[in-house]
Amino acid sequence: MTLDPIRIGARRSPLARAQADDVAALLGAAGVPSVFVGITTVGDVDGRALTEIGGTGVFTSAVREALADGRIDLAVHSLKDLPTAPVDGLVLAAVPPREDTRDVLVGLRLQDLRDGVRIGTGAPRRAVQLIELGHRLQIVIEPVPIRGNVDSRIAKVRAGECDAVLLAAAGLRRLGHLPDTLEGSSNSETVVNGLPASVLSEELMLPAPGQGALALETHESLSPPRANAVRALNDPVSRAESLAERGFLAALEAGCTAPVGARAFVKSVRGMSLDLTLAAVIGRTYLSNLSEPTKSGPTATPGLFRLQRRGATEDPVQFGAAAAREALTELLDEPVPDGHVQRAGPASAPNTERENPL
Ligand SMILES: NCc1[nH]cc(CCC(=O)O)c1CC(=O)O
Repeated sequence: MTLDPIRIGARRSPLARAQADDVAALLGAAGVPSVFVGITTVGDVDGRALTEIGGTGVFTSAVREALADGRIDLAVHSLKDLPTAPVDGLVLAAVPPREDTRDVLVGLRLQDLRDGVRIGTGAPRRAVQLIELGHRLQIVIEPVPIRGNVDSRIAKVRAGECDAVLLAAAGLRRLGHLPDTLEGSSNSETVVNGLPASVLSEELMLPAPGQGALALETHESLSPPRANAVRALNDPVSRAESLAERGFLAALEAGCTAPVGARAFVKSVRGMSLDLTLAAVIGRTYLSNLSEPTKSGPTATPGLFRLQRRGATEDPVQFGAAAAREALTELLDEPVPDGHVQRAGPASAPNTERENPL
């Protein structure tokens, strides 16, 4: 039996197109034909900073609508851009093998960072970790808010708007800007589009939850042969790691613009049980965004809260959520300078049941 082509929908940016083409190639290798349908999203037409546009799903809502309306069969998103709350009728059918999860400094190498350096990024997660990196190096690093697609951000370095930018290795690699040969956890030197660059280790810069992973989303009404063809692209390890990171984010009631980095690893698998590690950072500025009672509390506390956890679990989302609840308790119990009085806990219990289980 031959299938009608699967209609793959994604944003129209070059990276989204490259991601959709990667998925088309995976389907093609399995003998499944597909066609591309480009969809314009709010994030593509609104030039303001993402933290200003607000809301969730700036890059994903319009693609999800096309899926719900039956205009496409398969949505390809960057998992890190996909809100953690489930949408009725939509299923996370597959997370294919994940790309490099690290961030890359483009424009300067790590050892070339100097006092007063200006680094372009619109992501609070990157900004808070850059400031921390500056503390470690005993220099001032100034995050400069920028946005735009990968190529336009690199162009801002050439135009002198900033000294360097931070970008996801995954996006650079999918666009063919980063060699395939950089592996390992050390800070590797490289060249991106003729500019000096360093791939940053996770000790220096934890990625966004789900960074480097693709989310292949379908509607539950998709016919079984097509649904099976998509499900066959799932990589259980990539999925478990990404979902643990997203479970952490969801339980903080935070989205992709939060100052939160996380990286989970599946260390081993025993039947249904996964041995998982999770490393995470929460910028203390996060607390100022919690609902009212904290506003007068620890907002002035600078720096990063770091967390390491390891354990066996059958449910990566719950593992991540439990880590987040512990982190939140510790954060809110911290002694606060200036004699501020702190509340005992979040105003409402964080919702930990938002993510599809495996
Ligand atoms: N928010 C933009 C975005 N969404 C996904 C990627 C890169 C691919 C990925 O992380 O999976 C990027 C660009 C970047 O952060 O450099």
